[in-house]
Amino acid sequence: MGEKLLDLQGVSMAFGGLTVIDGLDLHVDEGEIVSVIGPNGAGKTTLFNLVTGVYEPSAGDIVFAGESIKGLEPHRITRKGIARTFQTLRLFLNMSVRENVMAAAYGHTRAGVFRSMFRTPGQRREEKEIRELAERCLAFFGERLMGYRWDQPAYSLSYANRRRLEIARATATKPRLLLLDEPAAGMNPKETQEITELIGKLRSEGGFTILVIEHDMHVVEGISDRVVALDHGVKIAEGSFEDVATAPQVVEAYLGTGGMARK
Ligand SMILES: Nc1ncnc2c1ncn2[C@@H]1O[C@H](COP(=O)(O)OP(=O)(O)OP(=O)(O)O)[C@@H](O)[C@H]1O
Repeated sequence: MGEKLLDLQGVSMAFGGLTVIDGLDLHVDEGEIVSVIGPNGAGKTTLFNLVTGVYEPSAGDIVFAGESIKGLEPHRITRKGIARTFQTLRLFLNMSVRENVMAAAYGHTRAGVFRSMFRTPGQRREEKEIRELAERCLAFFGERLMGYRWDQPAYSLSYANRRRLEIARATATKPRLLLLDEPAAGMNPKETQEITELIGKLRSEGGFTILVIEHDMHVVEGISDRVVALDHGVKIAEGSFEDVATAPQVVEAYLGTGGMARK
């Protein structure tokens, strides 16, 4: 494990009078997998929105690879090497599986969608490269997203495969840091086990550093080097899965919210 890749320093976020993130210090080291847990409304999604530039913090700083990214537009932050998936999927359902990944990669290249409409030899070469990049990203998912599926429309995929496609799209921007928002949501136990293994592989073979929001404690236990628990925008525990899952303040935060999800 290496240096801090992402470093939130005293970050706060308020909407009107409501403070949703309060003086949060959180870091992710290069090569690390960190999970963020917390009951509904704890501020987890807001944390992702802050890191990806959807919101600018009311206070504090966000440093990525040694450089402040606070206040940068989301597309600039993507270019710096941060990509995310969403809790509610953002796929182009009428486009093919391959095109979905290519579209994510295009947004990241110099060409952009507009220039790529003019089919000069240079553009054709670039399109070929992007197509190959998309196929490499999809091949990462092995038999779950096999080649015969690449020409099928995204709407033909199962829910679990749509989530895999969403991850493939995120990797197509060649990020250093992947933010995964509830990757196991809606999956059955077998798929949940697979996604746990996949997240490990994204780090070991893909070389990504990963920050993940996850409600399923089996997944959190299976993937995390370190767990950070939030409640009402405040970090209430941090450490190994065992330490955080059994910390009295974490247990208390989950009481009355249906407890922690174990499938
Ligand atoms: N744009 C916004 N304007 C006002 N309030 C907001 C906004 N975004 C989030 N909030 C509030 O911030 C709090 C934290 O929301 P957030 O979505 O970050 O929680 P979460 O931990 O991701 O919850 P969940 O597990 O339900 O997704 C909630 O009280 C929410 O209503």
